[in-house]
Amino acid sequence: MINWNNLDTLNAYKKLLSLKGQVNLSQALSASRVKEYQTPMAAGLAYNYAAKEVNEQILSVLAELSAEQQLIEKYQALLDGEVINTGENRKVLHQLSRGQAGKDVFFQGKNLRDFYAGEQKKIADFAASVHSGKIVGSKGDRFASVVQIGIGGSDLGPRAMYLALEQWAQASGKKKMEARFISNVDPDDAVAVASSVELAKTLFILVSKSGTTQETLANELFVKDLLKKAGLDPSKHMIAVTSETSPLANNPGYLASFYMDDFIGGRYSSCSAVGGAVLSLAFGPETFAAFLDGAHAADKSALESDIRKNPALLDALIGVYERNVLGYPSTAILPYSQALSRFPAHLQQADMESNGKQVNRRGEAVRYATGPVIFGEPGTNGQHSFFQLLHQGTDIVPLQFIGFQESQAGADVVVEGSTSQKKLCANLSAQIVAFACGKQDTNPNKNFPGGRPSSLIWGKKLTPEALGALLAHFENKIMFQGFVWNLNSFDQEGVQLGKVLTKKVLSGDMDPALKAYAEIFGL
Ligand SMILES: O=P(O)(O)OC[C@H]1O[C@](O)(CO)[C@@H](O)[C@@H]1O
Repeated sequence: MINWNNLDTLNAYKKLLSLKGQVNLSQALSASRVKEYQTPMAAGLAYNYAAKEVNEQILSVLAELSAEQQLIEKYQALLDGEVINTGENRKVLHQLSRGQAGKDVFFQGKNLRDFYAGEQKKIADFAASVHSGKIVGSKGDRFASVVQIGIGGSDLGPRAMYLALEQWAQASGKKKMEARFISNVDPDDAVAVASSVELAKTLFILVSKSGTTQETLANELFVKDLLKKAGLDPSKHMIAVTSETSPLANNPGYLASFYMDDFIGGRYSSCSAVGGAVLSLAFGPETFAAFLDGAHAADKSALESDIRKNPALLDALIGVYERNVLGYPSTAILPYSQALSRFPAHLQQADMESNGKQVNRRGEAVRYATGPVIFGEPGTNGQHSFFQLLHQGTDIVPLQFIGFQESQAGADVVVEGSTSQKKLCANLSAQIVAFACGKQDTNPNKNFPGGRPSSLIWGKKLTPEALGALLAHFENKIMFQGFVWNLNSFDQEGVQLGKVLTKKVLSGDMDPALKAYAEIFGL
């Protein structure tokens, strides 16, 4: 039987609090620790936690915490189709969109694994017809570009995944179509993207699970208007990805429609039709399938109950120790990989929309900190931007570095005896040690206190499988942390109030303060 308990009721948590400050990172970090504190991940990646403020005792209490809070049992229940999203009375099935890691899951007599796989197959067939020129634009042009219209989870994950594989696909001859994304309701976004493509050769993918998102519906009409003005038939240039219950479903005004359902949250939808359509069109269905394989392998590894062999669980538990025992308020995601330039933005939504909560699954206020603020940028760019605060600021910000031995494109140049890829990796290695160990200086302005923890996820090269594994790692980490904090990580009520007030502004039904702000913009 599963018990849903608050973190502060757990014996292991009380023990953990007594272990605060046991590790002096600058003294603890050693070559042997770098080798020992590492666990393999799916798709050839590895999670290294040598530069985290943990030791054997802390790790063993974190294992107790995992067992006492039944983290693996809860994950298994989620996989088996239990209603984990209690706020919306929904199952949580994004893992099922990339393989069967639990039991068969049925809803209203439908086997949902078959449903997700069926949509993937429909997308693969559609993509093949677009690539072969069987399906063409309304003036007979072959499609060369694809533009996704969507926001939040219908944009961030797919966009981050597309950018992550673009160079890899180019270098390996897998790039089939150029992709662009329109998300913001700021009309300049749609104008800029539309003017960067040849409309007659462009296929638009309208993505909205709910089919009601204001920004996306506005952008749909914006684009349809541009298509009509260019003498093109919008119904031959737009496909839809939505849920079967949305107002967009079964609309003959789209060239084709593909479906996901309410059991896949927007921020967890990259492996469903939401990511599948654009990635299959851009890089071919086999690339998307390889990405799903990597994610599925990571889902399976997250079932391991030994925390030292389960990277997502270990990462989650160390994060809880940092947040709830050491009191660190934020976490930076620092990929030393240009391909992952939008990955931190995706994780901002994935993590903060999931665990930015102040009440538990039963709606009761919790008396401990929950999700940290997430932000990040690729290295080395971040080094020349906000790293000053990370090294010498008054807050300690745990860091999640990500790096690869090889670049995706392979092209490189030797300058002053080293390639650019070597310089990139040298910077990454240097930063980990600089943060952990610091450097004493008699001039306080030049003193580096050290003691700033980081983890490193690394691999040979960012391939589709590795990307899938990386994505699933973070999704599963977020899920485990939500379980630890006894949250419902799968709803997002906190986004609603702003939507309601926006409607009031647009309908003219405003309180005085709201009216005063609206008047600034002449509304
Ligand atoms: O796919 P939809 O339904 O348009 O939703 C887009 C995004 O809006 C949100 O509901 C937040 O407003 C996100 O959770 C979601 O990813």
